[in-house]
Order: sequence, then C-alpha cells, then structure tokens
Amino acid sequence: MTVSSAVDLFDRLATEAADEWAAYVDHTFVQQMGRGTLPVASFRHYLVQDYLFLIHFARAYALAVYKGQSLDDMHAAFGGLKAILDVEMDLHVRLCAGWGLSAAELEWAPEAKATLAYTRYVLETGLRGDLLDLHVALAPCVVGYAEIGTRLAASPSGLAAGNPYRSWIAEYSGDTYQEVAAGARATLDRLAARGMTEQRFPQLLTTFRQACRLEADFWQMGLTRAD
Ligand SMILES: Cc1ncc(C[n+]2csc(CCO)c2C)c(N)n1
Repeated sequence: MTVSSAVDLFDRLATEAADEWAAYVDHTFVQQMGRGTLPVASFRHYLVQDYLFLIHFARAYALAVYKGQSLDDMHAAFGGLKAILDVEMDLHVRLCAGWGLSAAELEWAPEAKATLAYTRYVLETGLRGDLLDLHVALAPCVVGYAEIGTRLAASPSGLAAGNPYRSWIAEYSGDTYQEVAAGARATLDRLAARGMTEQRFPQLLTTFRQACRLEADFWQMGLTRAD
C-alpha cells in the first residue's frame, strides 16, 4: 500500500513524535533566547559548534547529490549544497565575528560530543538508507528552526530592541528561511509520493525521533557549554 498524501509526511512525523519535537523546539536554550536571558557564553559556545555542524550539514547535502535518483534530485541537492558553501557559511562566520569569535577560533575548535553524535547520525542514516531516509534525518533541523523562529518572533520579547538574540530570531522567522523550510517539507512529500510504503513509516519515525532528540541535546550542549 502506498501512503496517502492527505496529511503531509512531515506533519505526520511531528505529530507522532510530539514529545521529542516539543522537547527540541521549546528547549530551555530556546526559551532563554526568546526572553533575552540566555548567557552570552552559552550562545557563543553554540555558535562555534554550529559552525562545525554546518560543515557536516554540507556533507549531508553532498551525500544527497550522490543518492539522487534523477538529475532533478541531484540538481535540488546541489542547490542546497551550493547555498551552504557559498552563502550560509559566510553568513555564519560574520555572525560569529559580531559575537567576538574569530575565523581561527572556529577553525580550531574541538568538536563537542553532541555535535559529533548528531552530524554523524544524519550522515550514517543517509549512507545506510536512501534519499527519503536522509531527508527525514535532516527535516527536524531545517523545519525546526523555522518553527522556533516563528514562535520566538511572536513572543513578547523575541524581537524587542533590548534582546541580544533578536537578529538570530529575525533571521529564522524571516521569509527567506521560512521558504527554505517549506522547500524541505515539499521535498519529503515529493519523495514519499514516489511510492513510499506504509511499512517504511515506523523506521522513518525512529529516524525523525532520534534527530529531534539529538537537536535537543545540541541545545543542551550549548546551554551547559559541554565539550
Ligand atoms: C544544530 C542546528 N540545527 C539546525 C540549524 C538550521 N540550519 C541547518 S542547515 C541551515 C542552512 C540552510 O539550509 C540552517 C539554517 C542549524 N543552523 N543548527
């Protein structure tokens, strides 16, 4: 049986994994960014690790090029890879500079265990499986930040002039990032519509759940400045 697309795949995964999803998008780190009370040292620790995360995220898109089943798939993944390498990394390095982190500090930072666990889990899931497995592993990361941005922008102090994290919130709640997230959801639906069988759903849900847990651990690592 092929899965009906009455409910999109992302919504189905997030509904079934509601606890893990909530623990990720409503983590203490996120709440404190919204209120502007997050310690600067925690945010800086997070930014350094996010630099390392983004490098592996680019590798995951390179894997998506390799796992493509058509030239269209390969072009779509290549577009994502190019955007990260040509645009996102530069933006991130500039954001870090604004928080007093030099390019050398980013380059030489040791990778925290939470960064290692999350990024290698995504890559391994993609290596072992097909393009749908890989995109399900990537979905919490891409779509979750859009939800977090939207929630924080609507919160009382999210975009207040005195909130030091307002530009981060503005970035992820902005139209450009919201479109990236909508694209990730559409990709999941496109891949599922190719004939995903209902039998695959439990395995995909396990992957989605794990990725949410690893995202929550990533926030926790930032909060506690864990190595
Ligand atoms: C731990 C962590 N999870 C998700 C994102 C969000 N994100 C992932 S890739 C990317 C670039 C464009 O797709 C963005 C913004 C992040 N930065 N760090």
